[in-house]
Amino acid sequence: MEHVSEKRYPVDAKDYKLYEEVGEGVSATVYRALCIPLNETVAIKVLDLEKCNNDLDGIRREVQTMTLTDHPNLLRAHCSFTAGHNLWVVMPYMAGGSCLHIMKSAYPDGFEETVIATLLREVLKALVYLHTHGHIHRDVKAGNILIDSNGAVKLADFGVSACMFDTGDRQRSRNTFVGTPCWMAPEVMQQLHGYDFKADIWSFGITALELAHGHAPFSKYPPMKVLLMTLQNAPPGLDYERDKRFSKSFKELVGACLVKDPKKRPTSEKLFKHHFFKHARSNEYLAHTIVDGLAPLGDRFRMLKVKEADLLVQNKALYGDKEQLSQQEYIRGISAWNFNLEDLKNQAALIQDDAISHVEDPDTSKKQRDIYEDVRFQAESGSLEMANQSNATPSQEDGFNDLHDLESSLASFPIKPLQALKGCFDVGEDDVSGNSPRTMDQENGRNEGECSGQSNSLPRHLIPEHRKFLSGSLLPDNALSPKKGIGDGDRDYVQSKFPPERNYSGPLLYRQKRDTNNSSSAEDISDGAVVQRKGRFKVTSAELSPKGLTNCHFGPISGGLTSPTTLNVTAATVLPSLQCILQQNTMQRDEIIKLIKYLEQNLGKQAESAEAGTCDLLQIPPASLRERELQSQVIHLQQSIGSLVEELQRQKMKNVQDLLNVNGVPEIWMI
Ligand SMILES: Nc1ncnc2c1ncn2[C@@H]1O[C@H](COP(=O)(O)OP(=O)(O)OP(=O)(O)O)[C@@H](O)[C@H]1O
Repeated sequence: MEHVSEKRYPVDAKDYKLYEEVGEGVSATVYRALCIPLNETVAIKVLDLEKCNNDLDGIRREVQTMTLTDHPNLLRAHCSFTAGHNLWVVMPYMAGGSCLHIMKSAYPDGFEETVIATLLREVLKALVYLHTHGHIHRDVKAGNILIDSNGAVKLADFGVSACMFDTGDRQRSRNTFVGTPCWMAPEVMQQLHGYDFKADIWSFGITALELAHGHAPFSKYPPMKVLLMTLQNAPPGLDYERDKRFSKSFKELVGACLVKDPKKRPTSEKLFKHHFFKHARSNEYLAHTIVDGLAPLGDRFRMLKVKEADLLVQNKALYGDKEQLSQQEYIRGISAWNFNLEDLKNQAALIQDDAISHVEDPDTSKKQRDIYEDVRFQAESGSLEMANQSNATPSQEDGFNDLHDLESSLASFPIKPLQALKGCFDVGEDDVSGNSPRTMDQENGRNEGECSGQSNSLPRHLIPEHRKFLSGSLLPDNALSPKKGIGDGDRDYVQSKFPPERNYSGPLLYRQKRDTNNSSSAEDISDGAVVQRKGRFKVTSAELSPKGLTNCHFGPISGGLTSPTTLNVTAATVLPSLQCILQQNTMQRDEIIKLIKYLEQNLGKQAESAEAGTCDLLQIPPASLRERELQSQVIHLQQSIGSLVEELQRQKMKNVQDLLNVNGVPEIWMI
């Protein structure tokens, strides 16, 4: 067990010198840095609190977990503090970077078995520790396995971790949708009975395949398709020609982890005793084999970024549409995907043969083409159809051997997965904050960083007080002002250009067109109150029991809210109520949508009967009236939701400001 360092790391930005960027997440940038008083190289994760304004709890939890965990295979935070509008988390510098980065730079087809056994054993030690202490990591993947210059392996990123002992909302959030699709266990997708530690074992198995092949199974496919494949197909394994190089014990280990029924998966402790790990070697072995000889992490990171930017530009020139870009983003494994249901469906439907052959594994592209030809998403209904089942070339490689009628399979599947998709794949504020000065500055900052390489000065956006703290909703700004550029900017741009449609359950008359000018940001975020937000996902309250609403204090929807200035009570007491109102609104909205659908169907039937001369025509006008009435209520509710969301954001921002300016830095960040 690693002993908590006796060293005292300073909690003041001026005691650190930031060098080059070595990593980037959704809301964080990681720098190599020097801790001046200790003369020690560290890594500093700089989180933009503005960008995370909806998930302060999540950040606090992540930092808390990082600080409290004490295991040599878990990345620990030395300390954390706020600097300007950022939270700085000081950590040990992992000079090798993540396994994903190493594979991308030097091992595109994966590592050899001994390396894999060594890496996985270290990761498993971390999981045994976490599970024993009641934590589920929920995001085990090569991108979160970091290696230092001595070959020490640490599991990172506790942003979405959960505690099995949590109660209340946090406990309920274990019934929701967290993780990264390719690595996500079927039971996490299904949301039927919640999930436990065994979800990490599935992700561990997928990570084993990722390390063996250089990419996770299904990684070429859009997220929606990954979900369906995981639920539908036989679990992936090491059963192919190219996998002949791997031992029986490795195949067995993967097979043991990738069992759909979580109860049949071994615990981390049991897995640790698997004979596969007899192949494992020392950290030094890892250092000699995969870390030594690599270019410095900052250089590799920069090169990968350039490569990715080139790919994006190429794809833009080739395909010029947002679906392809979104797919590209997906392929390169970045977080903050566009998880809007419509977009997922579009991604799936619009990927052309060219696009498929453009991605990895030319040997499988024909099979994939066939499969893409066959699997089409119906844009309106959210269901799937198999256009020509018989053409689907069985591909064991990606678990397609078992691909049959997806629609019937989905129909036989409990309704929850699709509901979950509808509720959870929302475009959040961080996806649509294109007009935020934060984004502009951050991009500038990054570019500067990239051009200058090692820099002795703070990147511009990190200089305290460089920008004003935003206090308004970012949504309307963005909706009206699309942004151009590459990378994040591009994502913002396409989001604005094609505002995400809500997940309507039918052809509703009030539905807005896909038109930038009509984009309604309030609508965009109205489904499901956010329980937890972590870059790649919003965990919504789709699973929250109605019981949870009993504490709500609100009357009938009146289309307006108390002005935020009249809310003199503390933010902490107001926020839960606002969230409750939001949830309630969402539920009511869903009910109304159902009613409208029902009425539409009835109206259709009546019209048919009228044509046949059997209908009492007098019955039609009241139905139409009622329908119109409901429609206007829906519009009204949407407006209310919009105001509520804005107010909630304003209140949260105020809360942050209070925390930062009035009470000083929150205690947990002053570690
Ligand atoms: N201590 C460290 N030393 C070296 N590199 C690091 C360190 N911590 C993180 N990185 C690099 O920075 C990247 C982003 O860090 P991290 O995953 O913590 O950010 P994030 O915002 O949580 O990202 P995401 O949400 O995409 O997982 C990592 O993938 C890794 O490559």
